[in-house]
This record gives sequence, structure tokens and C-alpha cells, in this order.
Amino acid sequence: MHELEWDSEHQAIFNWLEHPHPSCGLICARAGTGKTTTLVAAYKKLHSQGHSPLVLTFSNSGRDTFIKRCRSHFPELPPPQSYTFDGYALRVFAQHSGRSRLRPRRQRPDVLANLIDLAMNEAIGILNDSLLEDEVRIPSDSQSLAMLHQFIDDAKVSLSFNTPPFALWGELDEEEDEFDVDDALMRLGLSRQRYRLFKRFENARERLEFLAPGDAAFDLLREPEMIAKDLKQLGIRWVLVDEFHDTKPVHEQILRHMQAAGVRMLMVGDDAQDIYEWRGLTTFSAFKAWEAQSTPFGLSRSFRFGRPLDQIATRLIKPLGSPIEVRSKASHYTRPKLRKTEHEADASALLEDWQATGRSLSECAILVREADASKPIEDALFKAGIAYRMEGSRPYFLRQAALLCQALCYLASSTPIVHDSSDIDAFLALIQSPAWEISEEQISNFQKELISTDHENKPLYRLDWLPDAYAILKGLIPAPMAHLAFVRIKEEKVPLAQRLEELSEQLNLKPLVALTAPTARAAKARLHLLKTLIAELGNAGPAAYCKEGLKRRQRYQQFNKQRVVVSSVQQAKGREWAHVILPQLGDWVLRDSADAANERRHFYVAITRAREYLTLLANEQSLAQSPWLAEIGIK
Ligand SMILES: Nc1ncnc2c1ncn2[C@@H]1O[C@H](COP(=O)(O)OP(=O)(O)OP(=O)(O)O)[C@@H](O)[C@H]1O
Repeated sequence: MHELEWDSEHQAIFNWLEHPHPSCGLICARAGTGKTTTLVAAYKKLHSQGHSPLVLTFSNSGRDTFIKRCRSHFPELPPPQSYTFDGYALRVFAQHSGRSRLRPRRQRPDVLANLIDLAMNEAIGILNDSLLEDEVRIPSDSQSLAMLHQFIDDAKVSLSFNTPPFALWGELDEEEDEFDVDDALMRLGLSRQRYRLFKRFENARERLEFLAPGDAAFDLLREPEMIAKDLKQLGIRWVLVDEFHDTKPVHEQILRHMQAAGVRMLMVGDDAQDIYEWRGLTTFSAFKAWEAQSTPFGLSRSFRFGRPLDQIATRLIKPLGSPIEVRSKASHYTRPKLRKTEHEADASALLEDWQATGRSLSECAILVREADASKPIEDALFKAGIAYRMEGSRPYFLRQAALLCQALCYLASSTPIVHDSSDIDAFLALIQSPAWEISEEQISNFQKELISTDHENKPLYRLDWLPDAYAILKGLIPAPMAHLAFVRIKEEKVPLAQRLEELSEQLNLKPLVALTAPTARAAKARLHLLKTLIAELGNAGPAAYCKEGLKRRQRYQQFNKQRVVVSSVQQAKGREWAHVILPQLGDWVLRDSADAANERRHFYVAITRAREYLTLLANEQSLAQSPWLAEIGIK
């Protein structure tokens, strides 16, 4: 680990720690300027003064980064008490009420219903306020809420999948596509007002999904006295907050309660890195909420990357309106290189060159805009035999869409193909399709039969029981199975690709895949993945497809430690690599649109992860769609 340098900006912060007036310090600074590192140093200083600060972050990866930095820079320090806001809330409940308040949403949706209703009520309030006088207001009783949840689900499914242009609703621009919208609305029997409601509620729902991992924090706010009790009991006088730009209203309220309990705070963030804004019905800036009552600090130069990347980043975020520039302190250059190539998903040649210079693959990362769009990149790496590691998500062949295709293989082949535990996951993924209408209890019974645990609590997969499970499934749902029988009888006559297409419609797989996606954009990427995999299965046939899948799974497990990271930009926040590669440039849409600011922030986060090299891979088409590259100075 390199030596840390402290200059006058750092000294000002360290001095303030000794005499904190006002009692809240706020550092707003750009990427790589050492925000996390400074917070770690603050932790050390406070520790040496006899304090035991509480460290709060928004994400698990943020918490892990803080702990790792502490360990590497100051190995003599005891590990910090570091939590995400939710983790903290859960700990408080466990500590003070002897009960763990919440389980993850997927397992216990019933427990969270009231919290979701609370958030939905808030969304309804905002929506009602924005309606015109003659538009119908929505009451907030429980029956209306239940209806609204249902309405959103139905509308999302029908609008998203049945009728164009809603198949593209994530990109739909109402003004431009007015004709198409009217046409589609008429065919769906929906009024324009209902469409607008749908769009607004969809936003509300995305916000709820966003709150889902924030449910525990939400719950804590209903018993805020526990916060003061906890801080007092632990003797906490200082709270350090990393990733402050991601602080959402629910977290901010927790901080307010901490402040009211007399705690001092130091918070660090970069307002240009707020890439979760799209999830909010209203934009919320934690910086704005706190700036009036905080001592402001700055860190003006990035240690991470050199020129001209800092200038490019400044040009990129300029339209966002924040006056802080990105400036570099590093003595090396970090010059973005644009590589024109036909196969813009294929980074293998670059990585081979990198290894040929004696450097390790683990110093490189390939960042994608959406985790679900990683298939072409993974395919290219596999083909070239380059070891990689997905970070923050599973490789595509273990994601839900691929598991569903695995189950389709089983259904579409005359002899059952069962290879490994992922076939059980595939079965479990399939039976959750709305088409089967299997109760939670039946699903859990299947699960218990298929996965038990040994004496050390490790999972035991009953592969031998899987054919029986499919047989029971057939008995449970006669109607779709009649279709399956039909599919098998007609096996010779109807091409496999067509049968699979029918089967996936019959089993309602598209809504299943899309409804679990956190955003419209992710839903589209997931549907595209499902479609691609079904086409591959249709071309290869079940036996070859399964064999290929098994090979990939085995290879992935065998890859050694020296691996290039493949990650979504969201998961890469707070991280850095010597060489960052951005393939598939067409996925980064910075043209003027409703989402332009959000897209700029995503691209800013991505390019500022690079220490020494940044390479963009693009083909002719992507370049034609990316006139903004010239605007920011990447050639
Ligand atoms: N005071 C310092 N002296 C030397 N190197 C530093 C110092 N502060 C940070 N660095 C180095 O600069 C890089 C970026 O630091 P850090 O991750 O703390 O920045 P950050 O502002 O939190 O970045 P981001 O906003 O992108 O997450 C790291 O490699 C870190 O070791």
C-alpha cells in the first residue's frame, strides 16, 4: 500500500475533528479525490481520541471498501463498526428488542406489506398533488392500495409486452411518438390519463423497489427512540457516512435522529455520482438538505487518474450544473483510447496484449451499463479462454432467464436432461411463473424435497427427485401440460424454435423475467437475454444446449484467481482498476433525453474508475450514435 499524503485540505478536516463546530462536516468532492481514504483517516484520528465511531454506508460494497481500506492503511486499528443503513437498522432491532424485525422481501412479502403501503401512500400524495383539477384523485384506504398494486402489475405486463410501442416503454418519448401511443392506447382500451397514471405509478413502484432493501431503515423510523437508545448504549459520539450522495430520504431521517441525539457527523460524497436518482419519484439531494447546517470541506484533486481524463470528466458533468471541477493530482497520464472494432463486445485482444506486458488480468475491469447485457462480453471471453469474474451479479448462464431456458430444455426434450444443482434452480425458477398458479406452500414443499441440508447446514440437492418433481408439476396444472403433451407429440412436425417460442408464451415467462427487474431498462435487457437464449436453444437443440451450458458452468468454477472483473457500473462505484474497458459503447446513451443527466452520471462513474488506462470499444453504428464523445473530447 502506497504512502498517503496529507495537504492543507486534509489538515482543515483533521483540525475540525478536534473542534467540530457546527457539529456536522460535509465533504463534497469528485471521484478519486480520496473521500473514502480521508474518512478512514478520520476514523483513525477519532479512534486515537478514544472514540469508537459508527460508520454508515448506502451499499454493502461501500461498507466492504471502507473496512478493506482501514485494514490496508491502518492494520493496527480494530475493525470499525461499519454498517449499511439497513444493516444498522436490523442490528438495532436485534439488539434492543431481541427480535430480528425483518426478513428479506423475497422470503416474507407479507411482513413488509404495511411498509410498502406507507411508501405507496406517499407516492399517491405526490401524484394527487400533481393531477389537474378535473382528474380523479386516489383515496388512500387499504382497498384502493391493493387495487393500485394490482393495477400497476397488470398495466406493466399488458403495456410492456402485448402491444408495441409499449414493448419499448422504457425509451418511449410521449411527445415524439404521440401517434403510436394513441394507436396503442386505443387498441388496449386505455385512456391517455390512465396511461399517464401508469407511468407515474411505475415510477412510484420503482421507488418502492428501491426502498425494498431499505425496508429495515424504513421500519426503524417508526420507532426512532431506539436510535438514541442504541447510540447511548454503545457510547457512540461520532458517525461517519460514506457515499453520502446515495443517502435517500429514509436514511437522511435516521441521520436527523442521530443528530438530535447529540452525535457529531462527518459525511463524504460526490453529487455527480448519484446514479440512483431515477428511482425516486422526486429528486432528493442529501447535499442540499444538509449544506446549510454543515461545515463544508473540499478535496480538489484526484489521486486516482491523471490528465486528460480529469478534463474529459469535467466536460462530461458540466451540464449537471455543479460548479466543482474534476482535477487531477496524479503524476501519470490517463488518456482514454477509443478502439474501433467490428466486435465491440470482444475485449479479449486487449486483455491478451495486457498480459503480454506482464500485467495481471485482475488489474482490469470490463464495465457494462446493465448487468443483464453482459452475455456477448462473457461469450467473447469464454471463446478466447480468458478467465473472468462477475462482480455484483451471476454470470449470465446462471441468471433467471438462462435457468428458465434450462427448464425449457427439459420440457422440450424427449429424454430428461439433468446435470447438476442448477437444474433444480431451473425447476424452481420455472414454477414461479404466473402461468402455473402454484401456491407459496406448494413451492416451498418442492423446495424442501429438492434441497435439504446436511448436518453442517450445507445444501444437499436431490437431483434424482427432479424427474418426479416435473411429473408432479404436470399433475398440478393440467392445462399447460396438455399444451406440453401437444408440443411433444408434434415434435417432429413443428420446428423446435417455434415450439419453444410457443412454450415460453404459454408459460408466461416474459412477465416473470421482466417483473423482477428493478428498472424498465433492466427488464428490457433481461427479456433480450431470454429471447437470445431461446433462439440459441432452438438452433442447437436441447442436448447440445445443455452440454454447452454445463461446460460453461464447470469452466467458470475452475477459473483461477487471476481474473478480469466484469461488473455493472452500479456495482463498480467506489472501486478502481489500472485498466478499465467499456465495451458496447452503444449501451451508453448520452444524447439529449429525459434521462440525459442520469446517463451522464453513469458514464462519469464508469470512466473515473480507471487509474492508468481507459479503453472504449465501439463499432461504426455505436460511433454514429455517440456524437457526444467528440463533445467531451474522446477521439
Ligand atoms: N491522501 C492520499 N494520499 C495518497 N493517495 C491517496 C490519498 N487519498 C486517496 N488516495 C488514493 O487515491 C485513490 C482514490 O481514493 P478513494 O477511493 O479514497 O477516493 P474517493 O474520492 O472515495 O473515490 P470515489 O468517489 O471514486 O469512490 C486510491 O487509490 C487511494 O489510495
